[in-house]
This record gives sequence, C-alpha cells and structure tokens, in this order.
Amino acid sequence: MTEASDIAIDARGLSKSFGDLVAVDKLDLAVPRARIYGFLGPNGSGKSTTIRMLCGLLKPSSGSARVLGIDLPADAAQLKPRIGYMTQKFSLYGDLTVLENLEFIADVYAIARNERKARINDLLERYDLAERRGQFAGTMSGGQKQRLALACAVLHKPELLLLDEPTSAVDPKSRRDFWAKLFALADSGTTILVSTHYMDEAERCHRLAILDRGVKVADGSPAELQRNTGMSIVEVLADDPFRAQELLSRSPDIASVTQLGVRLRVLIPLAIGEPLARVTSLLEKHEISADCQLTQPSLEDVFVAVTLNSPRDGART
Ligand SMILES: Nc1ncnc2c1ncn2[C@@H]1O[C@H](COP(=O)(O)OP(=O)(O)OP(=O)(O)O)[C@@H](O)[C@H]1O
Repeated sequence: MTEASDIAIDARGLSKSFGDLVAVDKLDLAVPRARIYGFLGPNGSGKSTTIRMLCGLLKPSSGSARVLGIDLPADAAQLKPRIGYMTQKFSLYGDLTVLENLEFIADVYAIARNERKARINDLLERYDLAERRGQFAGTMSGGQKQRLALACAVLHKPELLLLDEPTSAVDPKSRRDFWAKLFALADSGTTILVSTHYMDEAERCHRLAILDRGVKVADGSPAELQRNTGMSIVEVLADDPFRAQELLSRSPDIASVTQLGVRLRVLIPLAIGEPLARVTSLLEKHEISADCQLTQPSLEDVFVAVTLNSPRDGART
C-alpha cells in the first residue's frame, strides 16, 4: 500500500473546458514519487492541458490537485520553484549561447553565485554540452537543444519534472540517450511525468495513464496493462493481408484488426472462445492462406483495446 507522502501528484476530478470543448474530463491521477509516469495519448487527447494544469500554469474548470503537497490551483505560486517544466518547443533563447542560457535560468531561480558555477559545469559535462558552451543555442541540432533544455529544466534541482512530448523533435538515438538521463534522474529521487505518443517510450515508464479525448481510459504499469487487455491476440501472416483484414474486420466476434507491416494483429474479446480456431477457420473458408498464432498483448494492443469504444470526431463536447 502506498502512503500519501509517497504520492507526488494526487489529482481528483481535474477537468478543463475551452468553450464547449471538454479537453480534460474528470481526471483522477496518483503519481508516485521518484518514478517515471507516462501520459500516452494521440494528438488532442488532453496531455498538454493536463500538464499545464499540474504546473499551475492553467486553472482547472473544476476539480483539484495536490502536487508535492501543495494545493492547486489555490497555491500555484509556491509550486513553481519546486518543479521543472519542458515542452517540445524547448523554450531556449536561440541568440544566447549554451552557457548564457544556463546562466539566465540560474538568475531566474536565484541560484546562489557560489553554487551556480559548479552546478552549471556539472550539467554541461553530464549532458555532453561542455564543448559547446560558447555555441548559440539557435545553431544546435534537435538532440543538442533537447539536452540543453533538460539541463535548464533541472538546473534548480526540481523535485518534480513535467515533460511535454520532449522527444518529438529528435532522432531515435537522442531519444534513447534522453531516456537514460530520465532514469538517472528518477534514481536520484526526481519524480517525472512525461507525455508521449510513442509506444516504445510508454513501455519504459514505471506507470502510465492512457488518455483518449480528455478521458483516462487505462492506468497501471505497462505489464499490468498488457495482462489486463481483456483480449486474446491472434497474429496473422497472410498471403493477401488486405483481403484477410477486410474479411476479419467484418466478423462480429472480432474487436479490431490492425496491420503492422506484413502481419495483422487481431483482437478478440476473452469472452469469445477458441480465438485461434475461429480466425483460422474463417480464413480457410475464404481460401486465404495464412499462418496464425496466439501471441501476448503489446502496449499497442492495449491502446487499441482501451480506445475501441471512444466516441469519434465531433462527439467530444
Ligand atoms: N487554449 C486553448 N483554447 C482552445 N482549445 C484548446 C486550448 N488548448 C488546447 N485546446 C484543445 O484542447 C484539446 C486537447 O489539447 P492538448 O494540447 O491538451 O492535447 P495533447 O494530447 O497535448 O495533444 P498534442 O499531442 O497534439 O500536443 C485539443 O482539442 C485542443 O485543440
């Protein structure tokens, strides 16, 4: 059982509307300390809006949150010195050098003169920026800007780091390196809330919530979510995947068919017996040659399963 003090973010019924649009809908959230908690969701699912509310930048329409023991929205100003916030836009000053960007942030957080030099040098080394201290931030690559943005976000040693799609502008190697840095931060006690729409990133989180159109549709560790999809998964390698997909999608027993490369992932509710035999016999009956096998749910399958019944376009308000 988790003690309340082990919870960095405790949100209850957090909601935000913009006019008629409900961007975040009665969100309950419990984010444990010193862990990486992911927000997975497609564009427009409410990830940024939630993060901005949890930073105290945006006032909820209803509901409340306790973040690091501070009540939001009432005491948002007290929270600012204790959190770091980084968005996909990186918010760097392109016409300042790497060092000047860090010094500017040190001024903003009033970091004592006698500490700041050592702290900045440590971060320059740790984030592979030492050689670039004199380079203008605007001339750096996406991966280098990301490292500098992270260094700026952690300069004042925040207890909580809120990262809004921090890897969307960088290549896979930079993403991997970035995640290694996040694990190092979590190991040293920092709580991290990170939004993403990449499944591989979601898989690395200790826990995650899946958001769909402003609603939390799943919450748990990646392994828990995978265990509890409520679906059998049949993988189909068919000679004619297009025809196979068309045929299988029409079956009332099949919840979803997704093509991944040359393979199809077929989701069948657990209540429907003999899923493998069902798929195989359907394909055989229509003379579609295929290898079929039962397989374990992936996080992508979880995502498909939990968003199956979500309202489609125009039905959010
Ligand atoms: N200031 C605003 N005014 C009006 N609508 C807004 C505002 N901010 C966000 N929205 C709307 O709220 C919904 C949720 O947006 P949000 O940016 O939180 O989603 P997201 O999951 O972060 O998406 P993305 O991955 O594209 O950043 C969207 O439909 C968006 O258009």
